Amino acid sequence: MKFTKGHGTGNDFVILPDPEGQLPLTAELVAALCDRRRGIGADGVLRVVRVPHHPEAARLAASHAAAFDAASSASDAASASDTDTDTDTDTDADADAGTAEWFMDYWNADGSIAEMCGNGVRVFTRYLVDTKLAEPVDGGLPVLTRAGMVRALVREQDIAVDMRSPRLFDQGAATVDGLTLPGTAVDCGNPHLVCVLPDGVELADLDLTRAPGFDPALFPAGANVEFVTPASPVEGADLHVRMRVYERGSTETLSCGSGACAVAAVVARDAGMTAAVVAVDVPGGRLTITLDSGSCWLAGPAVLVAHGEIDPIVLSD
Ligand SMILES: N[C@@H](CCC[C@H](N)C(=O)O)C(=O)O
Repeated sequence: MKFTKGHGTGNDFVILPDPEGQLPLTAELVAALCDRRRGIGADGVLRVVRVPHHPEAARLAASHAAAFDAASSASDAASASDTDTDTDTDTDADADAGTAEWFMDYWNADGSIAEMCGNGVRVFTRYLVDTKLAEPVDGGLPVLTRAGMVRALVREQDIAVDMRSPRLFDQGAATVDGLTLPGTAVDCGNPHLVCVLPDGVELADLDLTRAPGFDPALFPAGANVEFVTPASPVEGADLHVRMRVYERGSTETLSCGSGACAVAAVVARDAGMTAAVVAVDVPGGRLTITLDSGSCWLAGPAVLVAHGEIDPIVLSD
């Protein structure tokens, strides 16, 4: 089985090329590949598969295309006085889902499946471009994920992806080491709980060797939990924070792209801003999030570090 290892600000992935969708990928195999002592080691797996060759992706693309057709007919029937720009934006993205060639089949290190992985999309795009499986048009490339289609932009220094606007949907709390830390629930395609630390609680002191607690009624499918603290101003950003994250289906990781977007949305709201550039320092580096009313661009480095081959049989020893 061929693989590539890559990372985005230290959030690392085993990339499995499977254009025709023939790899018998299971939760057990993913967990074995991600094992840092007995396998290759990673926070997750990115299977690279063409949309028509992955049944779930093909269904997603078809239903998004159908939804787009229905929405277009409805809006044709309605008058030109429709000013619901949010719906228009979603509909455009859904329409593009039908045209993305590649599906990012993302799996967490424990073998569970997640809807979205922001750093994953950036590393996935790096892989497609470097291996010439895809050529960006004007720097841009559509990628289908379980959370819908996203657009990646290949730039000189980094890869950016428009994650679309995070949705802040409730208030909650995380518990760490007996501390209860209030937070905001955010939907970035996948679930997040963003806790801005109160005065007197140091980011570095949090024990994230175990999963933080949260209200399962708020997050029936689990949550990624981010902890945030303000940092001193940096050039080029309106807001600057530091973040640590405990990822659902993994452990504490060095970075989480969707988590950084969730954090940016929360700190921008707290600052009373609807558009902002937010620098988010994670243990693995810096991510820059550019938010406005209709988009959320996540930017940072995306690096491929090794290519190899592994016999899955040795993983069961
Ligand atoms: N590290 C990722 C998020 C990966 C998925 C997450 N663990 C989940 O289960 O939702 C990112 O960069 O967004």
